[in-house]
Amino acid sequence: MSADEVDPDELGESVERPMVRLFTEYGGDHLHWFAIGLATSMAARFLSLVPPLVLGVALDAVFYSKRAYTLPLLPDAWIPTTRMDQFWFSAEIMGVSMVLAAVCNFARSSSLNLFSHRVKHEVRTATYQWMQRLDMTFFDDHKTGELMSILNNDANRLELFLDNMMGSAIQLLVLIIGIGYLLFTINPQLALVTLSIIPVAALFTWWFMKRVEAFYADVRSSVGDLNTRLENNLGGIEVIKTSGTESFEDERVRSASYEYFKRDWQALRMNFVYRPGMQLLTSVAFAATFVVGGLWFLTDPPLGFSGTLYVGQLVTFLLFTQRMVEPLTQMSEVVDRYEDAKASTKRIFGLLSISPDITSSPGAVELDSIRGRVEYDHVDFAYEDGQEVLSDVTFTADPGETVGLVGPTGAGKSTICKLLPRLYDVTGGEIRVDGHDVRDVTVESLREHIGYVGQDTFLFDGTVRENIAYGAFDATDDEIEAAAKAAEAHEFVTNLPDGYDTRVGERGVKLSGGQRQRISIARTILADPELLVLDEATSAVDTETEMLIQRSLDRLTEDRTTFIIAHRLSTVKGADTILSIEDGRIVERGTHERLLDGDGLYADLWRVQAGEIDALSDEFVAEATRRASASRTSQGSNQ
Ligand SMILES: Nc1ncnc2c1ncn2[C@@H]1O[C@H](COP(=O)(O)OP(=O)(O)OP(=O)(O)O)[C@@H](O)[C@H]1O
Repeated sequence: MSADEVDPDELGESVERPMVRLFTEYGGDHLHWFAIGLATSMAARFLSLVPPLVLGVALDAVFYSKRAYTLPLLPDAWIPTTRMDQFWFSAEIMGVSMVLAAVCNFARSSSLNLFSHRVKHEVRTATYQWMQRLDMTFFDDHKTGELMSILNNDANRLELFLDNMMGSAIQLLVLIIGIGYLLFTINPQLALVTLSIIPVAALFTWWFMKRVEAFYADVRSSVGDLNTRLENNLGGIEVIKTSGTESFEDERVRSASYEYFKRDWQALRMNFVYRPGMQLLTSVAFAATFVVGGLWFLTDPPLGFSGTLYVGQLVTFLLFTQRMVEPLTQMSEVVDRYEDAKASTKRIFGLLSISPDITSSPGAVELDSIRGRVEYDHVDFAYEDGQEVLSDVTFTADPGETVGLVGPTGAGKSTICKLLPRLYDVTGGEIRVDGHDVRDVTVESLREHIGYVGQDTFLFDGTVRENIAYGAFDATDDEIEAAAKAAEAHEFVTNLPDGYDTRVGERGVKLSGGQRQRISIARTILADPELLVLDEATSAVDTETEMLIQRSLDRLTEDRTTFIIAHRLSTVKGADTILSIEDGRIVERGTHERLLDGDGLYADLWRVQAGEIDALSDEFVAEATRRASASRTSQGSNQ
């Protein structure tokens, strides 16, 4: 399945046996912890059954002397013969079983928790690694909050189920088998009465599971929507404040949150029926055992039963029935968490079943060192919506040349550059680097040679030093400083409170736009790539700083092939070739002087920037008006 037009939720629906896959694919290396958890869990439950059993036997054999002292699974030879010894023996067995149960419970929680945390860690890491390699089209189509919710909430839900609930489910099973076995050993007829609720409870639980399954899938997807909304709003807090749209956003968050509440409530409501229902069932078992056992003890065996029932046996029955109450009612939580975890696992596997289209093809060659010749050969391109954005783009940049791309907004300049490192693949024609089609070399080796300073200069939360050295992790402090100097960043960095060790904040919020751009340029200078793309790299700096950066960029671009996108035409004035792009096509090409002489789009744009509005051609003004109204229409339709 490719990264476009796919939704982890929808894909998740077709994932078969998600929980089995979770265990085999991610739990495999840690199964020993699971096995220890399983064994100690069972042991703890078995041990918890010992005191009521011994109490019943002690009542009948030690206190009332009604029957012989025997215990299931224990050889008679081990049992003392005097009543006093039997009394102390009973006390010892109860004491030891209680202590052992506590030890087993400790081992159970530790090992199951370790298992669940390891699985969570593996799932989260694998999901992130996979997601990170998906195509840009996937990220264009999926909201950050939705993806964060898979990485965080879904992974946490798995852990919750695997540690506590998995243990509870196992314990319940052991308890029912253990109690069933012991009750049948003591009195099979009365055992039928007590255990008659088990099939009813199983049917009730099955009904409940079917009902809540659908609800949980809805809950997960509405959490994703809510997260997306919250994340979007926090990211755009400045816009919200400056637009005074707090009330509007209050309403949007309220509605996303209400949707989540509604779905969650639907699932919870089912619980409100299930839990008391289970409690009622165990109470029925208790009452039936008490009535049938009581009548049996006081009069003749009821319901056609035969034999003798001792008071101690009845007490053991009643205590065992009581023991079932808590785990049985907890069953709802187990099922609940199971459904929750299953929905999360499905979403995770849904995501993992999406595969990137942009990968290194089989037989792709490593692009070791390059000279830097770039050819765009009749390149066409359309994004996911299928609308053609680039059409028949053909040009060549020789090693060391600088190509300037200019043109109105939305013309396709950034798209042309994004095709070079294969952020997207061409839909027609081809792009070659040193004669190799970019699709025939490994993606990693291709990208290693390309430095990209984009419009949105993104800095990672960390220090200035870490951000400059991002990608060149073993750079020395001197190299980092030299790169910062070349990007005209050194001076402002040394004026920051902690110099190069100043933390830049999330996305670099503690720095100005121009400062962020300079750090980003320093990062590229340090990486020293053979091919360079500067997409509006100096748009956020003032003219004076631009002049300074320009000097260093001139040095940087001198001996490497460079693509410069700039609205400020002075930035591309010195380029070897300037391409004017309009509606996805190259409409003219040449040097600054030649294009001015040509008196076309470039010359008009130049006049706009020089303030010579009166000298603009009528054609250009008409086109600019058309473009502006088209962009207003599309903005309007987006709202
Ligand atoms: N990820 C995307 N998905 C769909 N369409 C896109 C995407 N990115 C850009 N576009 C569309 O492709 C066209 C070209 O966009 P591009 O960013 O290449 O233009 P540009 O010339 O660089 O504009 P600007 O100067 O404003 O940066 C526009 O119509 C834009 O709406």
